Amino acid sequence: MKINCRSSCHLCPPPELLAIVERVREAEKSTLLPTGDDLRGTAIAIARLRRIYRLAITDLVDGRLLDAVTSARLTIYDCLMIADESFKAKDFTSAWLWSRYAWTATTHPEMKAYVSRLMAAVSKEHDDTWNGETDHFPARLSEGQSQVPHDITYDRLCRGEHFMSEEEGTGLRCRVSAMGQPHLVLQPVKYEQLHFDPEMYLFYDVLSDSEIQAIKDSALSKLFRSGTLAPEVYSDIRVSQTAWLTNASHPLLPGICRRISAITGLNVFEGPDGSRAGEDLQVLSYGVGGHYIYHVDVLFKNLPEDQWHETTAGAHVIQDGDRMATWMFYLSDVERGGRTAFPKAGISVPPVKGAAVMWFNLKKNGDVNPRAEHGGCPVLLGHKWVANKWIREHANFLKRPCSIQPFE
Ligand SMILES: O=C(O)CCC(=O)C(=O)O
Ligand SMILES: [Fe+2]
Repeated sequence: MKINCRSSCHLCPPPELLAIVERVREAEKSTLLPTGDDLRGTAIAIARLRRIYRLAITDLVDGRLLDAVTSARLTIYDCLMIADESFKAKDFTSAWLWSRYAWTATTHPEMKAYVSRLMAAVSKEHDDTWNGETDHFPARLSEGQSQVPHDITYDRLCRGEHFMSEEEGTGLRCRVSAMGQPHLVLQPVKYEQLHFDPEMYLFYDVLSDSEIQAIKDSALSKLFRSGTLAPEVYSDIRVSQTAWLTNASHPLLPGICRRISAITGLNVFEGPDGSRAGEDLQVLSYGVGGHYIYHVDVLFKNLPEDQWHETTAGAHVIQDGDRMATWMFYLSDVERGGRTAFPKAGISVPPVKGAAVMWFNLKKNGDVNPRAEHGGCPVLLGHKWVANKWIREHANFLKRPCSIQPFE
């Protein structure tokens, strides 16, 4: 039997409602409205913020972020969505904590029954896959339901803890120096060496506010969602926006490059593919929850040599050599969060507007230094801007010669 709903059913939506639905559908076609994927990403990002910064769910629900109070609020449905998305992402610890919160926060019998079922499913999956590793609770949930989740070095570094031994810190110094460069004599550079392995420095006041504004203004219209690899792959491991600026994008950029060269003693100028010393400036913008999980900034040397040609970035990438060093400007302060953390070196660097951190990704013998692994911790409050200048290997082989120690 066929029913003509329009003409016979008194439950049919009135035309005004259909018109609204149509308008929402139209609006959805443009990218202005958040998509289901955005919502899912937000839920995962909130779970990550809680885990890394050890926030109490009750504080998050009331908009308290460490010592900052915001007007943001989470409803019980939001908490359930975070639990559900964490469950789907196999983050059983988060799924358990958020669903347990939802269970205690609701008095509604049907809701309580629903959350109980979710908690039972989460607990079972957690215990079935339990192997004592850090993405699980320290024991099975059947052995105790009020456990304190594992805490990993990376998360602790993001919270500002440091893990360098006394020996590793010995000999690290702050300096004010013209770096042997005549044009830095009138404005010497203030810098501190942060680590010997990897060799790492923090340079203060290397960009003025007007230069920072010029870089951000040039980047704004070019920003797109950051990916990893080429062709770009989007995922939760990197949440930010990227813009690439050539030296021709703004009249101030060549001078900024000359400054990096003078300070580092390295060649950082862009050149034609196959003989480039420095890549275009990569500007990154992170909103709340934005982050980049730890990685080493190399393009192909993390692969065995017989697979180098498989790098999707093209043959000229290998001709230029890998990313010997990273120079990263901080274009903003960040109210809470957003440190750059080096889990193997045991150090993290807070963003300081106008400063730049620089480290070597390769050892002097050309091998990747795994201790250069680093990540951008999630932004908890504020907005983080950075700009990377990657310095390539081959144009600099005489500037940073091999050591006589084969392991260096
Ligand atoms: O944002 C940061 O602190 C780190 C960014 C980073 O590691 C990168 O862009 O490769
Ligand atoms: Fe990086």
